Amino acid sequence: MKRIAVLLFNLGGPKNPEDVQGFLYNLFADKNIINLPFGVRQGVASLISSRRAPSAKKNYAHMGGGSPILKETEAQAQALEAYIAANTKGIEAKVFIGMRYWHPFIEDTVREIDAWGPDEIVLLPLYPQFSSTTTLSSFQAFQKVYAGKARVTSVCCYSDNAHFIKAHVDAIQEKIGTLKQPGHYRLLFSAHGLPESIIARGDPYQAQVESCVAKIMTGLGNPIEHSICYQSRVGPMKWIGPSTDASIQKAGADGKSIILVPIAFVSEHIETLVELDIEYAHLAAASGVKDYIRLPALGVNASYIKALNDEVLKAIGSGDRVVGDHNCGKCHSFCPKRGAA
Ligand SMILES: C=CC1=C(C)c2cc3[nH]c(cc4nc(cc5[nH]c(cc1n2)c(C)c5CCC(=O)O)C(CCC(=O)O)=C4C)c(C)c3C=C
Ligand SMILES: [Fe+2]
Ligand SMILES: [Fe+2]
Repeated sequence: MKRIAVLLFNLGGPKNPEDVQGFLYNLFADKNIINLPFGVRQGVASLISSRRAPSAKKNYAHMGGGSPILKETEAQAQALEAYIAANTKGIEAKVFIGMRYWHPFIEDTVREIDAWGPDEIVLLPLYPQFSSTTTLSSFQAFQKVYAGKARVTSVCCYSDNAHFIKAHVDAIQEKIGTLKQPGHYRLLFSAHGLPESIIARGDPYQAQVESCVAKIMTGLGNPIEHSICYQSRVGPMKWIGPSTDASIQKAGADGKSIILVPIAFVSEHIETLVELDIEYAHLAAASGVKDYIRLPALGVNASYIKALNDEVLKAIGSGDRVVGDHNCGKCHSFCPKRGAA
């Protein structure tokens, strides 16, 4: 039996209030997040993380002081491992978790994978849309420490994967089916934002967000109006828009209720449970939005787990260094498919 290690990448989050500042430091010290020279970047990261920690701790306090992201990711890892075991003959797959900014760190998991001794490793980000700030950053953290001999294949992105699209179409359809007056609602697809400068450098994230929303709307048959917006802005730079807060206010002004769909997050954490469920729920009420419905992140949704399984199988069978459901290799400077065989 071929032994396949699947390494799920995610951001990670603090376990308790004492971890918050260290977690923020790791995030802001990443050159993919703040593009400053070594040394200067670490100084800036110290400053920002110490200034941001008190307000961030207050937000994490809404979730008991820490992030649920590891538990959520563990559930996804178990679901994927069970799905592969039940549906694929001839391979023994073990699913590992590597977080970018908090425990279990990618660097530590690489040692565990080495000890397990796989024939092949599949790097699978829990980010359907590729961004240099998330997926590329995780690939680089892996490459920095991996010195083993197993073949490594990276899944670049899978926002166009048919099972991923179906997961969203089904969840939205089910919700719309419960509404008395669906025409009174607007679908808001909310994704984590990025500074405009990162998109200008060639990051395909926004294009992939837009492309998968178009596919979801086609799958739904365009039953109600929709728009795309970007949340979680940090710092003074100009970020891509429209912002989720402005889009909520606009829906209120237009007399529309809201079905909010997290389109770039696949688990529950501070950005969904606090920003969307507390801050934006208040904003919606204050903006005259009659009904504000937030759909859950996909989590262990059966179609989403199928999408992950699909990507693993494509990776194993491909013989490619990078696999992904898109053609951005030719047009986006960050795409790891560039120069790939
Ligand atoms: C699509 C996923 C994500 C992208 C793209 C992304 C970019 C990005 N994030 C920050 C700054 C912060 N992000 C924070 C939390 C956070 N971010 C993501 C995902 C993406 N980030 C997740 C899943 C989480 C939750 C982590 C958890 O606790 O479970 C935070 C911490 C929270 C806060 O203080 O607001 C920061 C800071 C930047 C600057 C950025 C792109 C440049
Ligand atoms: Fe973030
Ligand atoms: Fe790509």
